[in-house]
Amino acid sequence: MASPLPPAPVGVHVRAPAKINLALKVGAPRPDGYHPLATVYHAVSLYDDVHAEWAEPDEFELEASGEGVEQVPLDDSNLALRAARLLARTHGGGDRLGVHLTIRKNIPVAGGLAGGSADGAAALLACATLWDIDLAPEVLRHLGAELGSDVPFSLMGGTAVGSGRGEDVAPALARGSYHWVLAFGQEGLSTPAVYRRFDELNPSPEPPEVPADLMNALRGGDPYELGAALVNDLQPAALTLRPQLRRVLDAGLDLGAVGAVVSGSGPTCAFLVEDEEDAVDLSIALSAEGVARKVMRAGGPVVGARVVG
Ligand SMILES: C[C@](O)(CO)[C@H](O)COP(=O)(O)OP(=O)(O)OC[C@H]1O[C@@H](n2ccc(N)nc2=O)[C@H](O)[C@@H]1O
Ligand SMILES: Nc1ncnc2c1ncn2[C@@H]1O[C@H](COP(=O)(O)OP(=O)(O)OP(=O)(O)O)[C@@H](O)[C@H]1O
Repeated sequence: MASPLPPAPVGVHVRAPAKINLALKVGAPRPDGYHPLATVYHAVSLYDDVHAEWAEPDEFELEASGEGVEQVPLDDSNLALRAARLLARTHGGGDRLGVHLTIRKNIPVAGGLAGGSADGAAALLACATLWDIDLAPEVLRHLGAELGSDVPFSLMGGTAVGSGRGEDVAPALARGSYHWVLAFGQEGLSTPAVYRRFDELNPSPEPPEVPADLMNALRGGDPYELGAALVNDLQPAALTLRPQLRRVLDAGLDLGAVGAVVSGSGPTCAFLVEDEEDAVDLSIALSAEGVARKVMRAGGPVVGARVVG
């Protein structure tokens, strides 16, 4: 007797990573209010998971659990729901599609780690897979850019140069893998508020350029060179809004990190260390200092949003 066919998949599971900005150079606001960026994104092994299952036609449902879930909006402003609706509207071919999305968060909300963008990217890929909509990666990234500036990178992953408002991404020539320790803040920081403070502190910034020393460090794969080249133009703005972050950065450097930087708009602080052993040591020592809500280890680069299983 022939063996029975495997059951049809009832859902799709996608995992998407957090990001750190190894470099974030910011220019003067454009007429549309966005800031021109020259950034180097780096995806790290801290992930949100999104499950997509069929729902009734035109039904778009969402539930969420995990880290910081009480701050995650469950209405139409959620980036995962927005992603599903955008895909259905633009590529649904007139079909009355529906989806039930479940987000499991590990990336802290408003942490400067692109957690919402990871969910948006994961939902785009999960829905495209569930609904059998075959899109080229660049088309998916183009859709992602409509959701937020960081979303195309959440789809791409790895280490990549971002330009425009951050949505224009291209893989960077980078060697090696890196060990990071992440220190989460007590409370999130609002990205628009940090950009506004940047404007106050920098009335006429230079046009942004990716720093040559950072690109050289990435080509060489040396953590010491990379540590010395980490740079974030938003860091002074984040520090004036959250002065206690100075103590966190200093503590990590005193305890042996080879580089320290506020990630994106903050308040997460990212510390680069030489190897896995140093990452364990630093995460234990930094936890004991009591300067951060939570301390975690992560590795990078990792791949962008991917279907799991
Ligand atoms: C700080 C970073 O995470 C660095 O990668 C990003 O620039 C933020 O990216 P994001 O959260 O995806 O941001 P978006 O959802 O596109 O925009 C949110 C808000 O951030 C500000 N914003 C964002 C990107 C940018 N290049 N200039 C800006 O001024 C704007 O006030 C905008 O209204
Ligand atoms: N799926 C989602 N998860 C978390 N926040 C979301 C989501 N969808 C929308 N939001 C909104 O986005 C805001 C920013 O959250 P997010 O976690 O993306 O910040 P972030 O990591 O600082 O972003 P970025 O690094 O891209 O600037 C939240 O305060 C919340 O109101």
